[in-house]
Amino acid sequence: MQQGVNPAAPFARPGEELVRAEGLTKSFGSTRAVRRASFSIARGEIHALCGHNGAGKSTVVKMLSGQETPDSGAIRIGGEVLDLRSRQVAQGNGIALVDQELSVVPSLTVAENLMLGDVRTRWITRRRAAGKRFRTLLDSVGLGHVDLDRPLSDLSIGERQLIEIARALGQDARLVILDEPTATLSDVESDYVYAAVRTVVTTGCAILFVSHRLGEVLDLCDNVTVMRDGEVVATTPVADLTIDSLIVQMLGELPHRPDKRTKDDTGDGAEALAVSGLSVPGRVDDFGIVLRAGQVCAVAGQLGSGASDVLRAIAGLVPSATAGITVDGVAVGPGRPRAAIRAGIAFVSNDRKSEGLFLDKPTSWNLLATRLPHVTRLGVVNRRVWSATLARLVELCGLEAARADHAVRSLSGGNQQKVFVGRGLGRDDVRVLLLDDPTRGVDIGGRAAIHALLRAAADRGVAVLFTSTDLEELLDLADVVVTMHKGVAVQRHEGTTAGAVLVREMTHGAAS
Ligand SMILES: Nc1ncnc2c1ncn2[C@@H]1O[C@H](COP(=O)(O)OP(=O)(O)OP(=O)(O)O)[C@@H](O)[C@H]1O
Repeated sequence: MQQGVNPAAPFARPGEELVRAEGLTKSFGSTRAVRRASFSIARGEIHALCGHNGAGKSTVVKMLSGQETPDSGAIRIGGEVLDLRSRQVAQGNGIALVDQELSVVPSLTVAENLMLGDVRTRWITRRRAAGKRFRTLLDSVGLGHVDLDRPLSDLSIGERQLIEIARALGQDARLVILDEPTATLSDVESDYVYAAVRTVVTTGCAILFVSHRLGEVLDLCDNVTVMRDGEVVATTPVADLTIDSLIVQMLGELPHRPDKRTKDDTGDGAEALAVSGLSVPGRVDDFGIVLRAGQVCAVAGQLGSGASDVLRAIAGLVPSATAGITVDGVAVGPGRPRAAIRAGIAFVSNDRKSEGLFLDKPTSWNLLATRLPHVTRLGVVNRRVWSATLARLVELCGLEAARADHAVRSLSGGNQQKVFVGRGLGRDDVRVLLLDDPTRGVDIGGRAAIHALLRAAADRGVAVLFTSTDLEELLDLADVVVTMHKGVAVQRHEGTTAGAVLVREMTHGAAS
């Protein structure tokens, strides 16, 4: 169903208009990233910006935050048309951006990070006076327990994200843009973000909340602007939306959900992976799992639960790990990534930028980088095999063939993730596929495509083991869920399990 443009939708929380985007348009070369996008945000409003991967959300955010100049259209703040030429100019006009890429500095302390970009606090001399204000800021994002003199490197990624939000809040912003603020956070940490957002808007500040997590959008936000293929489809009060109607606005239809297998379907596959006594000092204690060929299993735990460490250890990437690991009954020594690959273990990390993709190389190059022996003969690329393999991988990943020659950097974040995951899926010799949070930052359509890819891999007899903190994903995709809490496995669930049970185990461990 095609939704009409609805620029005049009523706000659920009436307030004076603060920001208005009027007909924003932006192209990159031949790609029209955003076309005539219009919407407005009121003071004290939490306004969501949603859309599929590549819909144009980040480009709108970049225009609002002064990182890109619109080709045409205008941005009004408090009724005045502003020329936001740079991030500093946008900041000076009260627009603060908390980016997906953290800009906090791990080698500095918490206080020093809060001072960065804070024009009111003179380094050192005002440190004492600023301390009180910083404590209030930390309290507002749920980090009241954190010492201002602690190095940031001591904090988890989730806590660093909250510091980044606190810093934006400290800049007296009128509009704070949060670009996927909870994509890397555990549920508990996400709750702090929601609480911080709710507190901030009571001061009259507005929030633009970019997110692929539709549940949180409906729970937290007042209005939702949906973009599709560069255009604004509608701005709708959340009270008038359901998850399904929001998905239809985003995609034009409901995505197909792959059938989840039942215990009986997968119970007779041969044992593909057996792990026993897996320990990583200080992080994981005595983890074990047996997976059959064709099973899709989730290790479900919050950030810091040890779930990621389990996958990395099985992939041979943790030198300090001890474990008994077999693939198809053959022992694989821990801490040896090459041995793991030879045994048929493939690993897709949760950090596509630092641990996987070559951003300035073409998509084709990235997809085929791990398959050079297959597409070359005596060091020379076999063009026919290269093209055929590429076509298969592009289709497998659900990417546009025409974009295969473009640098990965120019793809949207979600499409980059599809390249990253698809590359891991393309090997024929894979017996065990390990994926650390494979759909992070991926929209609902891309998520369904990745789930379908994983299910197809399982149907070919691959044992799939993934981590996730997302309840919907756990319930949709996994045949088996092993919950983890504080480094130990809590429970193994097969078949249908109540979501509430999984959440309780992930947040509190075993019931006493
Ligand atoms: N610097 C750039 N050069 C070329 N194309 C770009 C550039 N930035 C964005 N694009 C293209 O513009 C379109 C919109 O991208 P954008 O990143 O705004 O989407 P998005 O909705 O934020 O996606 P995601 O949810 O995946 O982050 C995409 O087709 C993208 O490939």
